[in-house]
Amino acid sequence: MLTNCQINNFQLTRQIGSGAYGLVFHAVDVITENEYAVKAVMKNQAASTSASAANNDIKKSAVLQTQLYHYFKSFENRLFLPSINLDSIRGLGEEQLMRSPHFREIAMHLRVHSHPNVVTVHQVLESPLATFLVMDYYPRDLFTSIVDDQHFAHDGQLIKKVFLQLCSVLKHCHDRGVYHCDIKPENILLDGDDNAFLCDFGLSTLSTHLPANVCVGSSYYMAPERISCPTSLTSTEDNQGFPSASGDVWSLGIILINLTCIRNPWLKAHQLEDNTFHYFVKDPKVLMKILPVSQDLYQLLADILRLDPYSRISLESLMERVSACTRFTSSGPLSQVEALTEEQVHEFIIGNRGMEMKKMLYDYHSEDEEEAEDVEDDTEYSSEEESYRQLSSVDTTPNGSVDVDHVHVGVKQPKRILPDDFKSRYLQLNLSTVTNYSSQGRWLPQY
Ligand SMILES: Nc1ncnc2c1ncn2[C@@H]1O[C@H](COP(=O)(O)OP(=O)(O)OP(=O)(O)O)[C@@H](O)[C@H]1O
Repeated sequence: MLTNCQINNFQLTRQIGSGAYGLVFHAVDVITENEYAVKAVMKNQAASTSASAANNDIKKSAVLQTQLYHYFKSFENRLFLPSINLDSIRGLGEEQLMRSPHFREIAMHLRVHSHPNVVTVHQVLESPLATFLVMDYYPRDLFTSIVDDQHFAHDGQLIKKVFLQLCSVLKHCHDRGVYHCDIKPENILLDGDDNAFLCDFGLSTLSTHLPANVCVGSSYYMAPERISCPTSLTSTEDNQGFPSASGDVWSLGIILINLTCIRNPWLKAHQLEDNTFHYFVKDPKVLMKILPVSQDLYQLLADILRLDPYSRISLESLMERVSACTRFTSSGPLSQVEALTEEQVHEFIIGNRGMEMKKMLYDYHSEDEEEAEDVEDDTEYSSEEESYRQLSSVDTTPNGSVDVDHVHVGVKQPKRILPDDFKSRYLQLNLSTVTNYSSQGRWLPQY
């Protein structure tokens, strides 16, 4: 019902996803005709993290749809919104994020954004109802690709490529203190060359430890200490809980089973409520009875899916073992897989080269590379394009209002031609938008 709505130069064409606080749309840039995904992250969020809240989430997303529908309608289906400087969001501290929780997901995403396997964010557009995240559009997600397309069923090298990329991006997140907490195939997108891209940082946290039974994530992929912590397990001495990083590693183990067996081992890692998991806890070898896994893969899975989060395999070892694995299944096309050479591993994990390229393209300075700040922009722009370009990047203050006095030159845009009608309306409205939004906390378009 929100098709034919437009935000700045992005024409929404169809809805492609929905969650508790957000709706995701496919969009086309009316100027360049490039495709994008636009995620509306709603403001006024109340905390809800568990998979058991799924029904509630469906209701919430219907409410969001209706709110957005009326919002667009009141502006004749065309919104003209200021964009927020990405660095200013990434730099928001814990206290500021508590005051503006809708920025948390975006801030987490931007903190790890320099990795080539994180979904690329182009712009963040601000409105009183929702913040809109403009991202690259990827046509497939890993779930559809595994289950509907059976894309990995015959190709062990492809499984290794995607899995190694996932390990690499997760390691990058953990090294920067970001723990995703919702690793599942639906949150992994694929491009035309089968490169994997991590999205949806909505449940991610900076906490190195999470309390037992915290229930964060999606049931199939959630580690046992988050659902039904065995009494035999003790958390850290000061009782801070269990390491968040190990929870992400557990989810990766389930994804490895998805990729190789096109199955989930259990509905949830709860010993009392799930029989299969109950038997697995008694004897992990049950995995070889219920899944077509080889001895090699079984041994690897046993090291990933350890009940004790402290003894789970590290991401580095996991990458080495997957690269070296020569049999994923006991029979069939995945029963013989070639071990990867160092060159192949390097090729699969785009690595530092990819990160540098991404930084150069989008000119984001990462937390440890401040010198990127001084990169000179030598592109020639017409005066109108220059004002358009500067307006497309406006600072936000910690309380979420827009700071018009502090205008940054943002993402380096290729030189492009703006249609006359579009240009005049856009520039004018954007100016008034910013002024009115800043002074009154409400956006008043002027036609
Ligand atoms: N950049 C993108 N390109 C293509 N599809 C996308 C993109 N981002 C998200 N999607 C699709 O939209 C779905 C929902 O996105 P996302 O997980 O970010 O939203 P969410 O509101 O947090 O949803 P949930 O609560 O189900 O996790 C994804 O599973 C994916 O299918």
